[in-house]
Amino acid sequence: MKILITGKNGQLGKSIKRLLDEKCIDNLSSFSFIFTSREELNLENLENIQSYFVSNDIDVIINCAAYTKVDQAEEDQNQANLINHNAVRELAKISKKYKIKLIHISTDFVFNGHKEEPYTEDDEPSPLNIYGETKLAGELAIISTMPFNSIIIRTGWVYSEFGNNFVKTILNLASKNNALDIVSDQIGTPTYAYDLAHSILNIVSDENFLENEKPTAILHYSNEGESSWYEFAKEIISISGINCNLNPIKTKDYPLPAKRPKYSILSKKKISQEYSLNIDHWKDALKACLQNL
Ligand SMILES: NC(=O)C1=CN([C@@H]2O[C@H](COP(=O)(O)OP(=O)(O)OC[C@H]3O[C@@H](n4cnc5c(N)ncnc54)[C@H](OP(=O)(O)O)[C@@H]3O)[C@@H](O)[C@H]2O)C=CC1
Ligand SMILES: Cc1cn([C@H]2C[C@H](O)[C@@H](COP(=O)(O)OP(=O)(O)O[C@H]3O[C@@H](C)C(=O)[C@@H](O)[C@H]3O)O2)c(=O)[nH]c1=O
Repeated sequence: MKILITGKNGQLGKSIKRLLDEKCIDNLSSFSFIFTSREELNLENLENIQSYFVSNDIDVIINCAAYTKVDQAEEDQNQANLINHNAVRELAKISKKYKIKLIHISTDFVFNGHKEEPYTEDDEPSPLNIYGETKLAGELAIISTMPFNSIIIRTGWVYSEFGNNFVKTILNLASKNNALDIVSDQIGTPTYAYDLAHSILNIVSDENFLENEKPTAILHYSNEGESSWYEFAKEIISISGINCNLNPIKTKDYPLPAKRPKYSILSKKKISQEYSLNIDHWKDALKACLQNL
């Protein structure tokens, strides 16, 4: 069984690699893993994607590559659409043609944040920004192209030891400043990429996923609990023992090019039940990440 992981240098790609190197997941001995970077499989070029699969025999794709610069996407719509939508459609077409199972990662930013209770997979998406629009278009392309054999995992507020993320930004800013202003009126759940990686590999190694033709499904995943960015930053500072004052501020006082949802907590009921997952609280996951930094 050959598994292809795109986005090898991203947070999730690197977290999957770390988890495999630790060899702590059972049932993976018959699997081989190929990780591709932008140089090895550039998703900007649709012909390039096709030719990759002519010469490589793949059973499962885990698509961790994406255009993730939320503010930049407002100006760079074509590029965001190319990676998050067109390339995803191409991967879905190829997956259907070669009977490949496709696991694709999407985002809580497909929602507008008007709800006040956790978003389920049945809630209607209505993105507020270009990044969310292109990610939603990618989801819809998969659903229409391959009605079977794909899982779309929506997650949110991903951080890790790797790449750029809110945790590393706050550690950096807090070490250089006496005080930081952090928005306290956007509520979500931080997701440790290592925990997400664990859940993805549990799904991949599940017989039910590999052996059966199952209808394409959306699943929501994050750590447990809820937080504002301000509470998240407070916890980062407190665990790290950094001396820095944090001021809670409103989103309107931290203007950015892209709008963000006020509320984007995801209900994990479906994924936890279907794959018997035990999901850690975000504060415990954060401690684990900070120990590895
Ligand atoms: N980060 C977050 O907070 C969240 C992320 N997600 C989703 O989770 C998934 C993983 O995110 P995360 O690991 O954080 O993302 P990262 O931004 O850390 O990594 C994305 C990867 O995609 C690669 N990539 C970008 N463009 C191309 C291209 N044209 N061809 C090939 N590879 C390309 C990048 O390569 P390079 O290193 O060369 O730039 C990078 O390695 C994505 O689908 C994202 O939308 C969902 C919710 C929250
Ligand atoms: C650095 C900083 C950020 N903020 C705010 C701005 C913003 O509203 C919030 C988070 O900012 P960031 O730019 O780190 O994160 P952002 O780009 O909003 O993160 C999103 O990324 C994409 C890829 C997703 O899919 C989403 O789930 C989500 O994780 O924190 C402050 O208030 N003060 C600060 O000093």
